[in-house]
Amino acid sequence: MKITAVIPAYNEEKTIKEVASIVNEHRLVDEVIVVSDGSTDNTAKVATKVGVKVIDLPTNKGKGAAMKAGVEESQADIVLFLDADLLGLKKEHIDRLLIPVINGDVETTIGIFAEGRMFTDLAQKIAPFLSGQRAVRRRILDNIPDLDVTRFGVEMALTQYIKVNNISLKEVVLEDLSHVMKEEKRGFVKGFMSRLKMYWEVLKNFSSTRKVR
Ligand SMILES: O=c1ccn([C@@H]2O[C@H](COP(=O)(O)OP(=O)(O)O)[C@@H](O)[C@H]2O)c(=O)[nH]1
Ligand SMILES: O=C(O)[C@@H](COP(=O)(O)O)O[C@H]1O[C@H](CO)[C@@H](O)[C@H](O)[C@H]1O
Repeated sequence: MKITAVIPAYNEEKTIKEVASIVNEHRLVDEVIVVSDGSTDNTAKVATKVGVKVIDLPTNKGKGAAMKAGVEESQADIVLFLDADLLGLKKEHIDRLLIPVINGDVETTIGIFAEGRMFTDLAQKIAPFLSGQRAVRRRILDNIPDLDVTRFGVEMALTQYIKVNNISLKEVVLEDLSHVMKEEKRGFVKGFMSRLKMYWEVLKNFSSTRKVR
């Protein structure tokens, strides 16, 4: 059973080294693919130095398209998705996400931050279904036709698809894990504007009709 980690990354040169290294060293992960989504910083260069596979998209296509590009590149049976801006990722977090799917207890897991930083914990308490940390059986991903056009709606699209098609899901707690918030990356005003844009992309992908093809 092959396991590939796919890490979509848009201008994440500050955090990609640590995230990619920890995943690359994990005993259960066979392959790591970082998809630099049209980054204009050194994300692709830094990831290449870690020794993982890098897809360097020439332009920014959005998170959903970056995830899909990674999935299409791999022959994996199980895909582990992780965001590139995680703070405090540990091997135990990866175990928690992967083991229930490897053991066949469920077809997919989603990881929820807890006991980390107040604002990122709160965001995931309010909207746990938006988390970017997941392990997913490959066949589920192959059945969702429009992941690549969803941009930040990708998590909503996945969540809806899983719900409508009664796919077994386990929420796992990821203690002391957090991520860099938009406002921290871009400053308050720009960060908040991109947050509003993200919520719009999330809402656009709310649909109750994501049936198996
Ligand atoms: O157009 C984009 C936007 C985001 N991301 C990546 O998707 C993940 C989740 O993004 P986040 O919620 O952190 O949003 P951001 O702070 O990048 O706006 C991170 O690894 C981003 O680098 C991406 O690949 N393409
Ligand atoms: O936590 C959230 O409110 C958003 C935005 O996170 P930031 O604090 O702006 O990095 O991030 C989550 O939702 C996004 C859209 O579904 C996902 O792409 C992220 O992976 C997830 O962490």
